[in-house]
Amino acid sequence: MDPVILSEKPITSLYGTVLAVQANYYHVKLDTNELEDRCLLCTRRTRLKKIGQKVMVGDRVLVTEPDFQDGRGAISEVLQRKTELSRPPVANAEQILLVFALEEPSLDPWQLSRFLIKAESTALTLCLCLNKSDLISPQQQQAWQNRLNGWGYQSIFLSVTQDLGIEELLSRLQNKISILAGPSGVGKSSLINRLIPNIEQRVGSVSGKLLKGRHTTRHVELFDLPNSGLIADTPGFNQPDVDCTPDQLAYLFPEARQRLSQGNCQFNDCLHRLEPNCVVRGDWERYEHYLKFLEEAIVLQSNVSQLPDEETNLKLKVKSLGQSQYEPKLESKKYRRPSRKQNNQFLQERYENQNLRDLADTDEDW
Ligand SMILES: Nc1nc2c(ncn2[C@@H]2O[C@H](COP(=O)(O)OP(=O)(O)OP(=O)(O)O)[C@@H](O)[C@H]2O)c(=O)[nH]1
Ligand SMILES: [Zn+2]
Repeated sequence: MDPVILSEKPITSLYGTVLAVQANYYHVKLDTNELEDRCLLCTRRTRLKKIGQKVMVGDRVLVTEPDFQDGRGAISEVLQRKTELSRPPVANAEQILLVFALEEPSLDPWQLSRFLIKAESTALTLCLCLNKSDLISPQQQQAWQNRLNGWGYQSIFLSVTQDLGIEELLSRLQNKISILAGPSGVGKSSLINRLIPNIEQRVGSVSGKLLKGRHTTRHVELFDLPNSGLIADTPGFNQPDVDCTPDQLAYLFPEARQRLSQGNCQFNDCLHRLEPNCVVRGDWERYEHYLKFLEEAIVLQSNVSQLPDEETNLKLKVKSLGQSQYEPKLESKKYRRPSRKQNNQFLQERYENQNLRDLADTDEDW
């Protein structure tokens, strides 16, 4: 194949980012700005298959023998991943874009807390957006802002319909891979449509070659933002599981982390309930959320530990109060009770076990 000449230099290989994967094909967006059609449909080199090197959405890859006429290429190398989520399966994501609505549906602090602790458990940066600010008064907005600051979160107030806060959000999304998450009806699709001009056409153009369209398939796909960011749109969901161990839970609350950074509880295995000389228990708004989620984490752990060995590939999924069911357990490592030392390393270790499973619909593959 003749190399393509661009800027007088023949191109034999290029770096790019995998936007979508289906079967044995990879849709790769090339780094260069000089090419009009910057996406190539690529296969994976046999050498990579032989060494078992998988290619994920979000991977940085080297594409050899680009054929711009046919829009094809071959991936010959996968660069080291900075992060790796299993559900949704995305490499190199840096940020979770968590979207809630202030009204319609009205903001439920418990549900928000649940999403927040799930997002915290991934160790990715969190960008919290509160949409439909047009439906509340400036005073109500200020009250929410103060309340969430007390939880340890700065939030961006948006109104997709009134075009408020979009520029601020775009600057937070620049040059990063972000994962969009949030409950149903909060305006995620409206936001994506606002952020990415002509998205339906783009989805259509990708679909023809590779995919069936983002709402009908179970794949994860990265969308190109106008400012060099990429965003993965996850399907809506209801209630994420609390699937950390009881010891780890406090580290998923900024308020508790702050207290633990300033002092120590008397007991190494303090769960911050009624233990004497506990530095976490106290007068902070979400302490009651902590206690409730702790109960869930304890139920989960005790149910899993009561199972005979051959059954421990199941996990208990708490549906609602008093209701539960077992499901295949995917990451047994999570259910070992960590030592105090391990516990202290927890924040760091979150990177190794990132999991956004519950940000997806329960009937999704991932
Ligand atoms: N008032 C107001 N309504 C909005 C705003 N953004 C979105 N909506 C409306 O909220 C409704 C839900 O918006 P969607 O974009 O479908 O929400 P979604 O989060 O994608 O919902 P799912 O597809 O169920 O996950 C629609 O009727 C939108 O028009 C906003 O900023 N203000
Ligand atoms: Zn304590």
